[in-house]
Amino acid sequence: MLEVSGVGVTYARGATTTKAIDKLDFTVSAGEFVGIVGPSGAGKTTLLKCMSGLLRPTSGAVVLHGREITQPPLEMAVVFQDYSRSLYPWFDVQRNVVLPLRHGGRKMAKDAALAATAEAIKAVGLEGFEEHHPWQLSGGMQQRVAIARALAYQPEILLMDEPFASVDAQTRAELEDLVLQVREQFGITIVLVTHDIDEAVYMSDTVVVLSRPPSTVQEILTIDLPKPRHQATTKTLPEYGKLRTRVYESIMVPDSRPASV
Ligand SMILES: Nc1ncnc2c1ncn2[C@@H]1O[C@H](COP(=O)(O)OP(=O)(O)OP(=O)(O)O)[C@@H](O)[C@H]1O
Repeated sequence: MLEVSGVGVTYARGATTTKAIDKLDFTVSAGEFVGIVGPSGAGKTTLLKCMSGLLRPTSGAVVLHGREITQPPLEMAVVFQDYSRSLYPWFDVQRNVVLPLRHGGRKMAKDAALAATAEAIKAVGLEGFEEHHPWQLSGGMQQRVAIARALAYQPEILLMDEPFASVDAQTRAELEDLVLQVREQFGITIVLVTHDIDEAVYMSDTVVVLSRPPSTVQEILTIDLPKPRHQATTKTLPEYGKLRTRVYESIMVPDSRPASV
């Protein structure tokens, strides 16, 4: 469904170039939850920008349903880490969710947009907060608004870049479970970039491990833990421990390439 095919990215700034991604190949199937992990600076955010059509790869292509992505596709929504910059501070929760539906690529009719907004706000547990402004909400609640906005858009694919990195540990666990639950409810394909190995193993069907930069795919691991996942029980399974050790070792593997590469 979504193919990352020979994707490479080299950033150029004046005479200086940085090869962030060497060459990446992997696929995402319909309905799959793919976690992307790797060492710091491995190009995870760069990869997600290419997958969302915000950045054209220097080489290779990202292909959705057989068509190369050259601009943000209507089928996708993106949730970033920094909710404080992704919400409009002067609009309340309801308007933050509904506006992109009316005025973004979808251009939904008013009634349909309001119905999708109400459903998404309910799905993330923010009923009753429709008229609150972002500054009246906790960090975790603001990120729920950002997730609601992405859900209301009814995307086929949801891309998430470190979406829980700015919230406390308990809220993080709650938001992880919220995303797993809405994924079931709405049948969305999800790609999650995270630096958190536990999170990647807990949430994903497949974990793609990137190597040190300029990155290639180090390893692709199938996470065959039972579903639904549960914060307490899943994380005590011996298989969970083995998988997280495996991902950790894969990330930590020394770079055998010559230093000049
Ligand atoms: N706009 C840019 N211009 C130049 N270099 C960039 C740009 N964006 C990223 N880079 C470089 O590309 C490399 C990969 O960055 P990227 O943010 O994609 O990695 P990451 O894996 O998401 O990092 P982290 O885990 O630290 O968040 C880094 O060396 C970074 O400095």
